[in-house]
Amino acid sequence: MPSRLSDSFKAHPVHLHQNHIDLQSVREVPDSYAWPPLADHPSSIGDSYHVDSVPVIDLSDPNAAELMGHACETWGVFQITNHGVPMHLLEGVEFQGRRLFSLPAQQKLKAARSPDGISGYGVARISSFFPKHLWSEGFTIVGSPVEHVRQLWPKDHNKFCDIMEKYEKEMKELSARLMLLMLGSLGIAKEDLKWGAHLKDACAGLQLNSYPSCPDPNRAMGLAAHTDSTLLTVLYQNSTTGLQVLKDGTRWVTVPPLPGALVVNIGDLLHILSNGRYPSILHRAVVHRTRHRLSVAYLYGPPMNVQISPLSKLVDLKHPPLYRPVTWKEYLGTKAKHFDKALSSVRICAPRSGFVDMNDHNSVKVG
Ligand SMILES: C=C1C[C@]23C[C@@]1(O)CC[C@H]2[C@@]12CCC[C@@](C)(C(=O)O1)[C@H]2[C@@H]3C(=O)O
Ligand SMILES: O=C(O)CCC(=O)C(=O)O
Ligand SMILES: [Fe+2]
Repeated sequence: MPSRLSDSFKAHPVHLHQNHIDLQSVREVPDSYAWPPLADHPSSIGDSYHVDSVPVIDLSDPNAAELMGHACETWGVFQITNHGVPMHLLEGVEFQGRRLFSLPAQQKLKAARSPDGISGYGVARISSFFPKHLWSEGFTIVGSPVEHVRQLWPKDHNKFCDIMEKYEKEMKELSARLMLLMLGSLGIAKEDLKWGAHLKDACAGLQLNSYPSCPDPNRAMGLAAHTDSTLLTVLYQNSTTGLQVLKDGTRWVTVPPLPGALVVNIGDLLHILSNGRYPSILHRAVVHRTRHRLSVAYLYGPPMNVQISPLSKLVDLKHPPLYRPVTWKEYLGTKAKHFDKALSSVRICAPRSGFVDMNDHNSVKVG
């Protein structure tokens, strides 16, 4: 992704609190990290009434496109198996992530993200919207990570950079393939998309997330509830649970880690492109009492300056365009300013009466 995407944050620099507290060695949750108890919505774990779970789609299944369309409309998130990304690459990325986060705090801070920057080490940007700190740390890669990684390992940055580059290449191909399947199930062909020939020239980034084990996981928050700004996000999570999605605006459903599977979630830009047919899913990451959790999100967006608006084939008298055109660059700036109100700030048409707006998260207590 050209580094100019970072211009989106110039108007809203975030002077991030850096974790001088070493979360790995804390025995009690400090007050500045203590969130209200997490049971703000019932969780579906241990709830025998709700038996549905996030769909798992085998990409080698001849019905994969149809299953995906259904999963996109009803959930906005699904897991994929048989996706073709080699297991050794997933393990390699996890190994490098662990290697990075296990460095001493002072070393990691040498690669800190600048307040108006996009890449580097730090807490998630969204943390500035909450009164309490998040129980996590992250490393964002947009464009080449070499300069930041050189700060971490002055004599040995190649291995990390090579693996991340290979992973990004695989993810870009997979994301373009997923986009075609998802659009296909809306009756949209590559040719219907002005930038259809550029699906592989997408803007994208990698977000490595680390969630240390926590002495009181019910009072801490790994990553607060949010939607991604992307078209879609492909997430690798290690074997520790933590990712939850808000189903029907009422209950948190855990997305269980499945060996070798990847989680795909719809972001705000695909919600706009689909004229509201596919919801961008509200999700969060909770933490674990004894286990360290690691996740790697591939954030896939359109070429930076392409205008994203509801596809004309999905617009008619009954379905007027719900959103005005917006570029990813502009939308990231809007998100940096308005966070969970970003989507409604580009909305031009109210939902029809009786139509449940799955993306109206503003009535939902986030956290
Ligand atoms: C391209 C991007 C999407 C993202 C902001 C970023 O510039 C790089 C980090 C991404 C991330 C990952 C964690 C959650 C999130 C909301 C955040 O604070 O940083 C997303 C951003 C997003 O999707 O808006
Ligand atoms: O760690 C997770 O499971 C979620 C990460 C996430 O939502 C993100 O990086 O945007
Ligand atoms: Fe996310």
